[in-house]
Formats: sequence, C-alpha cells, structure tokens
Amino acid sequence: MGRTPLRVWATPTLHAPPRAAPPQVVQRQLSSEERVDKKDDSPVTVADYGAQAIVAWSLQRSDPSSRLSMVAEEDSAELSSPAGRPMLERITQLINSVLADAGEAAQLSPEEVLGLIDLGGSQGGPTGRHWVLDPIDGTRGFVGMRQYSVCLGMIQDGEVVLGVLGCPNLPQGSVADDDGGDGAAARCGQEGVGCLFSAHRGAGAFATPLWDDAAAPVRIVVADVADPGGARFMESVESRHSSHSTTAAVARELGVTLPPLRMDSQVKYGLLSRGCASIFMRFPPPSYREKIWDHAAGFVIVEEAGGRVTDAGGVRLDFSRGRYLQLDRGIIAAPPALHDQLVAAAAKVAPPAPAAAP
Ligand SMILES: Nc1ncnc2c1ncn2[C@@H]1O[C@H](COP(=O)(O)O)[C@@H](OP(=O)(O)O)[C@H]1O
Ligand SMILES: [Mg+2]
Repeated sequence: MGRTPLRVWATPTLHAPPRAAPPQVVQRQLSSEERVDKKDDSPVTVADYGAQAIVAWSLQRSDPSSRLSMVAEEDSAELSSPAGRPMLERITQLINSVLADAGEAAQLSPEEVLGLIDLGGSQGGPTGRHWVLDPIDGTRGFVGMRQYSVCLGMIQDGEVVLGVLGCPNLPQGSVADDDGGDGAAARCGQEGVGCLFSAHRGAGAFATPLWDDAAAPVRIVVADVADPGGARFMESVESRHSSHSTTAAVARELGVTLPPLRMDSQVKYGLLSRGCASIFMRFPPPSYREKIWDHAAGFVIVEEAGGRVTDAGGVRLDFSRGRYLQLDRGIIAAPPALHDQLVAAAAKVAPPAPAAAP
C-alpha cells in the first residue's frame, strides 16, 4: 500500500506535522457541532463523512473509466439541509486540508463532497465489483475516545476478495485488558500504536504499522488454540450491539475461563487474525440487521489468516445479498479447532428461535 489518502487520513500527528487533519486530531478535538445523532440514535461525526468522501474520491480517481459501485454506511441526507450546512463546510475544510497535506492539487467544493458521500448508495449484489466501506467503524468508540477502524473491502461476484482495516488507536504489540477502554486514545500517536491489516483472497493476511510506509507487511495467522481453557474471547464494548449475557453463557458452556476482551469496531477481526485473542462473538438484538460494511474487510482478513467466520449456526457469511447480511442469531469467528465447539455451545445456550407457524 503506498501513501494513499486512506493512509494519510489515518496518520498520527507525532509522525507528520499537524497541517493535515488526521482522525486523532478530529477525535480529540471533536466538538458537539461536529457530531449528530442519526435517526437510529447512533452517532455520526465529521470524521465519518470526511473519510467516506475521501475514500470515494480516491477510488474514483484510481479507475476513472469504470462506474464506481460503493456500498457505504453514510449518506448526505443530514448535510443537505440548511441546518447541516455548517457541518458540511467543516467536513469540506478537513478534506481539503488532508488533500493538501498529501500533496494533492485538488480542492473540493461542499457540493462535490455531497456527491462523493452519496456514491456509497450502491445496493451491491451477487455480480460485478462492489467496494464496501465503513468510513469510521465503531463511531461510539471514536466519540468515546476508544478504538475505531476505517474498513474497506472489495466484493467480486459475491465473494469478498480484498480487505483493509486501518486501526489508528490499536497497539501493534500485545493488547492488555484495558486497551479497548478509555486509556487507548491517550496513547494514540505514540510509538507502537496504529495498525493496518490487509488481505487479498488467496494471498494471506498481513499487518503493518499504520504510518510507516517503509515497514514491510508481516504475515499474520490466527492463534493455534484448541483448548477453550486457554482461549480469550472478544466482543463489543456496547451491550446494545451484542448481548454480553449471551456471549458469557456461550463462553461458560465452552469452558472459557478468561474474561472477555471488549473492543469497539472491526479491530476485533484484526486482533483475531493476529492471534491476540482466539474467539469473536456477536449476538445483536433479534430485530437488528447486520450491514455488510461492518464485516466485509474483517471477514477476508480472518479467513486469510486461517480463521472461520460464520453465523451462529455455522454458515459462512454471504456478502452477495445486497447491503445486509442474513444471519442465524449472530456471528462467531475463531480458528477451525475452536469454531465447531463454539457453534455447538451456541446451539445449547442460545438456540435458534422456533420457526413461526404457517
Ligand atoms: N442495535 C445494534 N445492534 C447491533 N449492532 C449495532 C446496533 N446499532 C449499531 N450497531 C452496529 O455496531 C457497529 C459497531 O460495532 P461494535 O459494537 O463492535 O463496535 C456500528 O458500526 P458504526 O460505528 O460504523 O455505526 C453499527 O453498525
Ligand atoms: Mg460500522
């Protein structure tokens, strides 16, 4: 990966002069005018919109001859009204400062920014090439000064073939229990913090320091753990996103004794791929529909690191059905030696709901 705008957006201030507006700066200085709550009550910030526009700009420029299909989280609805104008102008200013810092001559207008954000409205599907973007995954973590990630995947004819996870607050070494908590952001920009995970289908999974263009990517593999007694499991920080009581019950049933590692965003897939933990579980409320941008990049990275990612019934995730995943209960990811045991434990403590009577 060269010095792409995606990497520039995620460059910490310690290693680059603060002319640009990397997300750490935006994260630390986030004001109440720079975030709004969406209709579903989840937050969105200038960083979410800015990252979506700049990735769309970059993808479009990389292949101007083809029509870009991008399935992405954000749309311009909140920014298009007069009330959204100050936020749109702030986003435009941030983007233009990132572009200038990257040595790009281009400067965007607010209207161009709206157009770029709305390039993310593709429906995806089983044929053709679709980019899948979560510009800031874990926005609650971003707002709460915890973990978050910039997640880009590529689907080709229904299969995720490429994935990149930029994790600006994630330590490059071992991750202790408190690394997902409030201490994480205090360390961002420090030596040894900030990871880029990537995978190309059939070519393995790799990790590299996020801001060091010269560092060679290192091949990563999932932990070789078959004994649940030595396994560490990960879950969301937010119990409203994934039931902590269900994961605890599955872990108990399996014989996992270590406490959970709670982290925001797809950094969990990165940590699983790097062998820092051996299980990821997610049990959202039954009415919730998981979106493909929350899993596509992490999915291919875990698979290329030798892991399995399925729904709670053991069926491999299917990214060919549009913007949503169709899941049985939730998501389970683990090395093969643990995965079957996990599915069996989930079937015992969180069985599928009985089919509705005809
Ligand atoms: N009620 C809910 N149940 C499950 N997931 C939810 C949810 N509300 C939001 N999410 C998703 O959970 C993601 C964060 O996952 P995690 O809890 O693992 O950090 C959010 O991504 P965004 O932050 O990109 O919106 C959002 O897509
Ligand atoms: Mg997300």
